Amino acid sequence: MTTYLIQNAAILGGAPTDLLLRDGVVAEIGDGLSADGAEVVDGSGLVALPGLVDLHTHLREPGREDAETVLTGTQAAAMGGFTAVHAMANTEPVADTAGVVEQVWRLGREGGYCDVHPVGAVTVGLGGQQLAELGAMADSAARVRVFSDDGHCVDDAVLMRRALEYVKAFDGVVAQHAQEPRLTEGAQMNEGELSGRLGLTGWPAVAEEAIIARDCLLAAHVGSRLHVCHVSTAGSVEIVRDAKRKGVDVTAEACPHHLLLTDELATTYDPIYKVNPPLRSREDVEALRAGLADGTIDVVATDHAPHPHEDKDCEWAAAAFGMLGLETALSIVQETMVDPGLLDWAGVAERMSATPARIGRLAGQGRPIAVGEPANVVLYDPSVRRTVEPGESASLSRNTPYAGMELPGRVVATFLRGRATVLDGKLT
Ligand SMILES: NC(=O)N[C@@H](CC(=O)O)C(=O)O
Ligand SMILES: [Zn+2]
Ligand SMILES: [Zn+2]
Repeated sequence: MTTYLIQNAAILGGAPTDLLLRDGVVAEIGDGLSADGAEVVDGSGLVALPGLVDLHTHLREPGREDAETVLTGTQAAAMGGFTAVHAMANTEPVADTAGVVEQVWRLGREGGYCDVHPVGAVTVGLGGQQLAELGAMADSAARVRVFSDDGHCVDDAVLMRRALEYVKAFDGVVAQHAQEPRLTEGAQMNEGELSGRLGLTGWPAVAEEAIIARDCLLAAHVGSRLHVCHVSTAGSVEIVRDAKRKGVDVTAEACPHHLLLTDELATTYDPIYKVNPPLRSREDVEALRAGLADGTIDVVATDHAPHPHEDKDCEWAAAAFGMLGLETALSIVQETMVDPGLLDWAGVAERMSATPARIGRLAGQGRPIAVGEPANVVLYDPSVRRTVEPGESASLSRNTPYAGMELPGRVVATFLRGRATVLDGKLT
């Protein structure tokens, strides 16, 4: 295995130093290091962060290998600086058995680009009727700790209560896609003056907030751990802030697109901007940024949701919900949080590596860059600007809302346990 000597990289944006990655771990950190036979990587001007961990990725395999496979999705993840992703359960078949989660986990291992931690479905077939075999998935080789019906809300309060109770046995967490189904029937975009003007069925903030409030109460009642997927409204941030103040064991994520884009983009009627939950108002975007800065929102998760051309290249109402996210996440976080001074690089590492790893109960991921720790490291150049070219994506899909947009920063290298998955900005 190649030994890498990274010279003059700024760990968490601090003073430049050298790092020696050998035998899968960070072997040495210090100035003027040398090592016989090591491959030298010039880290000048680069920020070294712990390998990123995504709590919310759609890899589409099994079932929709035309949109993404475990291999292509993990390649996109590596290009984005990730060393671990949680693969959502809304595949075909649904990841609701030990067999399916083990298959996805194994495909990740075989690919070797990024650790894949399958999320188990909460209910059989995401049907919302009957609890899936949570214990069997937890005990499987995939060691599932995060359970979600993402794409669907576990709206039955009794089922949600049972799931929260059940996962306590193995320190699991239920990740809720908070969407009250009756309030969002046929919903297409954020409910507001604009949805009325565009003639698209509105998706009220309260449809998200009502479920989050209920679930915080349920989690408190049964003394369990709740995670809220893709928080998108100012009201949701307020509810989570309040619940945390009261001691509820709740964590929340925000997605890069909700930190940058607003519902104004729906005026284009271009379904590239159609996502669940929908893009919201400028005030919501500001509240999410503030919540992420003060720790109310614990993590940035991509909700990378690849869709093939035919599912997006149609009229708005018929198009699929979702957008790509893995390869642009760090750039969007730089643009929306770091450059405006809301978060420093240590804060980014916390929200994109350490905390998501802790929520997923991952060992060996989200660890600090320190001697003896697994060599999961990303080298990032915050000083460059690049124009997003969908054709250059490692993903099988092209549905990025940032096409043609100039974004700051570029992932130069990603190391997974000391092996380079990305070097010189390219997959190895
Ligand atoms: N976010 C989306 O718009 N779509 C996701 C489902 C989801 O995350 O709810 C998908 O699977 O495509
Ligand atoms: Zn969702
Ligand atoms: Zn999702």
